[in-house]
Amino acid sequence: MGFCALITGGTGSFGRTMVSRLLDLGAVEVRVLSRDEAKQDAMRREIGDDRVRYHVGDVRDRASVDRAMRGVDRVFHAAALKQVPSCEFFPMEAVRTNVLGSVNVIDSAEAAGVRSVVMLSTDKAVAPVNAMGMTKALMEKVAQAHARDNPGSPTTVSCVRYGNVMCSRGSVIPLFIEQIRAGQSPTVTDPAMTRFLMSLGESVALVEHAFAHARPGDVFIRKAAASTVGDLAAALCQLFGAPDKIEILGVRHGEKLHETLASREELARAEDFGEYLRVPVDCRDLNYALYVCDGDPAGHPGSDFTSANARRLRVPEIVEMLRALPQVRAELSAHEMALAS
Ligand SMILES: O=c1ccn([C@@H]2O[C@H](COP(=O)(O)OP(=O)(O)O[C@H]3O[C@H](CO)[C@H](O)[C@H](O)[C@H]3O)[C@@H](O)[C@H]2O)c(=O)[nH]1
Repeated sequence: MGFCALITGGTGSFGRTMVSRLLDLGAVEVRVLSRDEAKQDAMRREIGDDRVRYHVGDVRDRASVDRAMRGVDRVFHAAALKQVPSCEFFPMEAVRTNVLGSVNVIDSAEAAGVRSVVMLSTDKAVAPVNAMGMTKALMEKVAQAHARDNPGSPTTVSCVRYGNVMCSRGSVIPLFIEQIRAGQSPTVTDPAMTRFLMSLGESVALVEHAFAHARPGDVFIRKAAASTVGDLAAALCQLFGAPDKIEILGVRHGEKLHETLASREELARAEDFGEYLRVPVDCRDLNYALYVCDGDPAGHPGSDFTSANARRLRVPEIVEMLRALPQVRAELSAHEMALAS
């Protein structure tokens, strides 16, 4: 059945892929709410579909969110400050966009009677060490509080939590490719550092799953595999026929050696859906005794789900994953043409 969807932050790589997917799923209208008119214009030309409408606005500004929200059935909330360094330097800017902006989106969706809101989170929100992760963790808490405080609400708010989306704008894979193509060695922070790797298609599939199955306050997690950054660099060198040589930079400020997609406390109450985990909201009410006095006798056995103990991708498998990415294929053929000429 036809529906109207809103994507906040819709001009990023994730947002764009989501727009196409929602159109395929039968959306009669997909609205993109974002700040940058130039990016919207570029996207309008690229997509060329009248069903996509562009709203210039900012999730920090409730009135601009309200205007885009009228008549919407589904919201995918991807607008965020997501660069680790900028959030470290300007933590209150991260609070304004990632926390208060998310509150605006939820309140606006509730007021407009939206059916489902899916919010984009990150593994950096689990036991966070940087401001980006901390504000995303608070965003998740805000979504869960909405579920607890509004049991009869027609608006279901849930979150999807990811690791690194391969080839997203500004991420390490395009950087390594640029370095290799320029004849330089990839600059690796720490070869043993690990990250969960996912393709855009896999990430979008999780959002679809959340739209179809979420209960209020759920967090959905994809059980992703992980690789070391050293192996990722080696796979790219192999793919581009470059010598397997790296330059070591050292771990950057605000960066973890391994990421965590689900804490052991969450795993203790998570449901396993095969490819996905569903972590339900803790629905204890404001009866503080339940928080303070009544512990869980079962405790929290086991360990966190981290990029160190996840299934480890080896170089040949990473090569195949990279080869399947359209951006990498385009770079590869450009590289081969440049070498041939
Ligand atoms: O020159 C570089 C840059 C990065 N890295 C390493 O490559 C890995 C990935 O780095 P990215 O910059 O691609 O990604 P981050 O893990 O730092 O963070 C990214 O992924 C997150 C999800 O976990 C969020 O989406 C975030 O916004 C986004 O920047 C990290 O281990 C990093 O240390 C290098 O080795 N060399």
